[in-house]
Amino acid sequence: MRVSFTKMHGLGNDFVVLDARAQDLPALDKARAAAIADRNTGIGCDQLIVLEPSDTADFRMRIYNHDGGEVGACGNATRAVALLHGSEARIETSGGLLVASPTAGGASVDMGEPRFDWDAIPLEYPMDTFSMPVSWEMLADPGAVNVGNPHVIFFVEDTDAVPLDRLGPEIENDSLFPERVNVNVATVENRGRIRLRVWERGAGLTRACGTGACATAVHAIRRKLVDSPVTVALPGGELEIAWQPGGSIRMTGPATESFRGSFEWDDFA
Ligand SMILES: N[C@@H](CCC[C@H](N)C(=O)O)C(=O)O
Repeated sequence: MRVSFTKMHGLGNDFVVLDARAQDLPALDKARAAAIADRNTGIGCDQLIVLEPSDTADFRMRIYNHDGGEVGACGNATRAVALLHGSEARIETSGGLLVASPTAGGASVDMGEPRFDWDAIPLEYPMDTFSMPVSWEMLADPGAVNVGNPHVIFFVEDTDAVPLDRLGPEIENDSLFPERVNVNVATVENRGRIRLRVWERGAGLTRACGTGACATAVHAIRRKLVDSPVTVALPGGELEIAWQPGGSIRMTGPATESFRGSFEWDDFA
């Protein structure tokens, strides 16, 4: 059967969006999700996004990483599907309910409240997630935050000097993180700006990570290194993140529809 899709991105973090409300999509398993996301033999994307009907929100958004694994949150994709929706959208995800409002060329999203308890990240055993007594070579004293998905955040002098292509997968797959983890390396440039690179769980180095920007901004605000709102500068561009302790995170930034197309479902078994 032919399946229609919309190719989108948020600051270069790219998505294939399948709308299961407009077509009868067969069940999607890990192998097929990875085959569609494959940049050599598939359509190619960092994450595959499936929109479904919801009893509790305007629609449900399901998120599959490049490796085919289903996860709970995707900040950049949330802005992208809000752009598609065209008006304020309440979005059900397995990481919680999100509320997104389109802006000129993008969207502003209430990403919900961050969680900090060790078993909410989750970690393998109890630990202070504000200042974790662990290190990997030059990366030390991280924090951990769950923003619908798990993030570990390291502050460094120069993000570009970190061999993230080597240390990222090592940390992502460390047994300390039973659900694996997204790895953020950040440089605080001033009280209003953070530079960030992310090794994404299940996707590797991406041009941008919305939940990574949220988690990093929250951790920097907790450590009193920056004020709120703060600009987070990723390789693909900038996001504005606002958060006060006890409240929810607001992420604002661009989203882009690249093109629309279709493919033969059975081509990706
Ligand atoms: N790029 C996304 C994050 C997608 C999921 C993440 N890799 C995970 O596995 O939790 C974003 O913009 O947040």
